[in-house]
Amino acid sequence: MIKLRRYLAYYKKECIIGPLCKLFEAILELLVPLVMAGIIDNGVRNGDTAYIWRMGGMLVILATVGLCSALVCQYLASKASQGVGTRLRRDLFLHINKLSHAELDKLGTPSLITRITYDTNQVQQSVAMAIRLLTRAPFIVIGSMVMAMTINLEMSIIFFIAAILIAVTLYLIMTKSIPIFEKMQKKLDKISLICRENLSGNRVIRAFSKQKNEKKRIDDSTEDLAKTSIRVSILSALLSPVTYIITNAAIILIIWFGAQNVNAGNGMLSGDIIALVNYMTQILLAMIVVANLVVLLTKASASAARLNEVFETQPSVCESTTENIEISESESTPKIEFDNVNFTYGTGDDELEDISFKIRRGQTVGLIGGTGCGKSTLVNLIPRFYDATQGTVSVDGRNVKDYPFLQLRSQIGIVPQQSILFKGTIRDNMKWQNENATDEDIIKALKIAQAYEFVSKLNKGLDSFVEQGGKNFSGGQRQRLCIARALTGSPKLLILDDSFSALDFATDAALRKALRENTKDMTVIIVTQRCSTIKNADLILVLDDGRIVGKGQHDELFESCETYREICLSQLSEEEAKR
Ligand SMILES: Nc1ncnc2c1ncn2[C@@H]1O[C@H](COP(=O)(O)OP(=O)(O)OP(=O)(O)O)[C@@H](O)[C@H]1O
Repeated sequence: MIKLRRYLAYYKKECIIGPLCKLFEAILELLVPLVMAGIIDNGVRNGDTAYIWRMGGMLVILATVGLCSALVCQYLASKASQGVGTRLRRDLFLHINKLSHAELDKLGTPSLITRITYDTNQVQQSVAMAIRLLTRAPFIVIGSMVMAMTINLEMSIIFFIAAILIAVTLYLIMTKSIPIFEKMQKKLDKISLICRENLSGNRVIRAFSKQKNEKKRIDDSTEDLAKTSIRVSILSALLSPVTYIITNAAIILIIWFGAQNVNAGNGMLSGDIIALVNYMTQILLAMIVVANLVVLLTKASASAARLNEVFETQPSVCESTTENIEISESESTPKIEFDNVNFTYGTGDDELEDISFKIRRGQTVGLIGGTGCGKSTLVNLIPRFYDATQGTVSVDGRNVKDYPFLQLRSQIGIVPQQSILFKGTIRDNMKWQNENATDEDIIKALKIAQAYEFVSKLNKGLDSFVEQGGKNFSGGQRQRLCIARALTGSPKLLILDDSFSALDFATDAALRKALRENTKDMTVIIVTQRCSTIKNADLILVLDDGRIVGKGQHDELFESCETYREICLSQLSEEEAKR
């Protein structure tokens, strides 16, 4: 929480004037029992109606001024808390966007969503409540005790004992509940993860008739959260009865000893007893507010710790410069070079081992291998989604680590394995890499990607609406639109990561032909499991269990590389493979 206080610096005025207004309201509130005592002891006892009216008027004035003061505080508290929440959310979002894939994998999407929404809200609410109540409640408690002392020093001992007992109760309950609140937040993350998986994988769940399993999963998690919430609620629920018992016992003592003092005639009046009872009630109400405030601040401090964890996470893949660097475009410099590259996700064995190869400018390269052998991992090292743990990856003769992100990534068109489109129009999506792309550029890219035929049949053509994730298009249509999006940017290097998997063989062939004819200067890397897709590539890299086991063209690999031969023969007859 302390680390997030920098956000309060933007709202210094609100953080100072707000609590001052509340303090002023508290002072007025503390005067009310004195006025009441005056009405009883002077007005009622002496039958002085004019005095009662005057003091009644005074009570109305106190209430009105107090209300205005509270309203000003409320306004300032809302302004500061909303402002802090907005800035916090924005900074968090910006910071998350700076993190590399390794950190995003570690923190996890559901947890990050809970942090941006729930945790930020907790902190935001705590700012509002702190401005409104953090100074007021303790002030009322201390003020009431001081006022009690001015009325009767001996009787004020009851106040001290009651206040200490309530404070100890609060402390004990809070120290027990804070760790439980932290656990609750983690359980909320888990529920968020299950909901996310369930909603995004809904079709698969229905297809496999797994609704019961999913229901059980969510039931178990929500039950687990409910049990923890109940534990903490029982603890918090103890707070009110205990404080009520202490305060009411104190009130009985005040009335008991007060009545004895009044009867003994040692200067104490019945109005004083009413004032003392009034102050004790104010202490009770203030303590209840403190208790609620402590619960809120406890939750907020657990949330703040989770937000700080994100802010303290630094990206492992960083830019060494933001200035464009000199690159070599000579024929002799390979477009891509991997030199003894090893890579691990940090959780175990190397996913890539001793990878070395060179790709010349303009070459079409096929990367083939069984599932999970590391193909996507390998191409992810080129745009620096991850950094090699050993060895170097170079583009145009320069280590990718020397590049500013923009210079490196703007020359690469990536079509990821999962075809992701964004809400908007087809035109909006096509302009992701090149904002200035004209309709002609877009149509050319759509034609190469074999997507123009279906786009031109849509009523609104390029202005057709794309729903979230592109769900109003089929898997194959989405893949072709993603390929067109990458091509619209006229990248120097095109990486197609299993991007033809949802295409039929005829479209796959037509697309490859169009790519060959229209992208002569482009270096293209095609990651695939289909050997027919890369049969004609200038260079084929065969990957097996994170190692390159074959390098060359189709014919030579078919003869010399056992793994490649096996892959080909699992998909084609020997004749087809040799054709
Ligand atoms: N984000 C990640 N964190 C940890 N391990 C990962 C991560 N992504 C992939 N892996 C692991 O790295 C290995 C290689 O995965 P990769 O996705 O590169 O394989 P692939 O050859 O592209 O597979 P496919 O053809 O099925 O897409 C796998 O064992 C996988 O479990």
